[in-house]
Amino acid sequence: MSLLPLSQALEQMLQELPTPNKIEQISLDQAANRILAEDIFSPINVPHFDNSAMDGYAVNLQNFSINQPLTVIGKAFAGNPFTDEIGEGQCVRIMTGAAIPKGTDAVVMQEETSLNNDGSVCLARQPKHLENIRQQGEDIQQGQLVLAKGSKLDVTTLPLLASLGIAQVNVSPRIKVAILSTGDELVSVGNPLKSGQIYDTNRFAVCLMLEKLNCEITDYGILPDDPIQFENAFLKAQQHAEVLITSGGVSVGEADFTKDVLEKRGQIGFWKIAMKPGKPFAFGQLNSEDTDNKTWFFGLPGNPVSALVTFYQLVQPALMKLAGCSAEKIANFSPNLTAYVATPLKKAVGRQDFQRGFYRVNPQGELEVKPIGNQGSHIFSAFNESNCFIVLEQERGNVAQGEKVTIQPFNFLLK
Ligand SMILES: Nc1nc2c(c(=O)[nH]1)N[C@H]1C(S)=C(S)[C@@H](COP(=O)(O)OP(=O)(O)OC[C@H]3O[C@@H](n4cnc5c(N)ncnc54)[C@H](O)[C@@H]3O)O[C@H]1N2
Ligand code: MOO
Repeated sequence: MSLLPLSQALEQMLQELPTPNKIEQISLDQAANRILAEDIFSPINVPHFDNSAMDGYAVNLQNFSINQPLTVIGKAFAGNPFTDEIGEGQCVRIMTGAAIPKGTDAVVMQEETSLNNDGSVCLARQPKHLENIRQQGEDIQQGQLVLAKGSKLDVTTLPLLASLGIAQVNVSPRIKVAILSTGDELVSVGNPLKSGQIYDTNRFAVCLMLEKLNCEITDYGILPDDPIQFENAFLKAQQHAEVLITSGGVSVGEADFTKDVLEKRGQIGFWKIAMKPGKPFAFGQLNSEDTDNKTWFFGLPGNPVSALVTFYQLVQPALMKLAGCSAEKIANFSPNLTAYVATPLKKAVGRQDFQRGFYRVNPQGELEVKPIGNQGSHIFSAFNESNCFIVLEQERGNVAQGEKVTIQPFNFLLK
């Protein structure tokens, strides 16, 4: 079977996966990391009213001359406005955030005034019209689109909604994901290792990344290399999960039956991608009577680096689509930059490489990247000192020092 280019795999997968068909209404304080399921239009102007940007004096430019001392007739505080009229030769003491008193059209900052013994104030210079006034609606106009459907609710967006007084939002439901690892050799952390056994790192990594993506996780644990148990896990996932993610057993060895079970209990979307690491990655769906509630399948390769790279490059955008993220956010889940390579890179033609690297701005002010550690798909430790993927095109061969390459800085999922 020929290998599918990653770009085609992504295109096919994102086309097949649906956007959410359910909506939940929740309060703002429960909405962190959820995906907005509606457009939000501002119910108010922000700022809500004209207010002062400085501590100083509010004046009416029409009713005094610059050399004339001004009589201070009152005070305006944030939350405690001055409500009287202002007359000829008068001004109002005003604090930052206080509403601009009626009839005034500039605020002179305190440092540009002098206070006379009789309590009157002299200005150091002629103020400009609307100086130091933050105008109503200057940030957001009432009725304006503030956040589009598909936006993530986070530290940059939730306080914005709070500033508009929005207490409830419609969001997409969290995705229900079942996970498991397969392999007779696998042992959960916390247990001693017997001969030939290794610790299950993949389920641990997958769980952490799913938590960051705010999924609802059901952990089926470790399954032995037994196709019957694997099939049973499929049947269970079909009932309870929207997504099943497995690791291991997707290659062609005698204990690798993921593909066969997927063929029997569902449909393969694609299997085997022209990427390194991650070649045997499998995507498909489990059989279901209910066409509105399908369970999607992602089979990660067993090698830990391959599992992590395929989750990042394929499962991450897939879950974003299922969660209702906008197409633009999905396309830019991990934007590319260009950097010079500081040391030569080994690369075989035929697969798109995702090497682990460290990028920095060099003393010449350019982006520069170097590979980290051994690039084998069993060398997990190299992730620790890496901060990006070095993305090398499928048809590219070895890369010489000083050549330009694409890099993908790790996003929040890994660091
Ligand atoms: N004849 C071929 N052999 C292999 C090919 C191939 O094309 N032809 N592809 C290789 C590639 S590339 C990869 S990647 C692996 C993937 O194989 P599987 O997905 O079937 O994974 P396993 O064979 O079950 O395990 C591979 C490796 O990873 C270790 N492993 C498995 N699960 C975990 C886990 N949860 N935590 C930590 N480590 C795990 C396992 O012990 C093996 O060492 O196949 C190549 N072979
Ligand atoms: O493609 Mo495999 O995932 O390199 O070891």
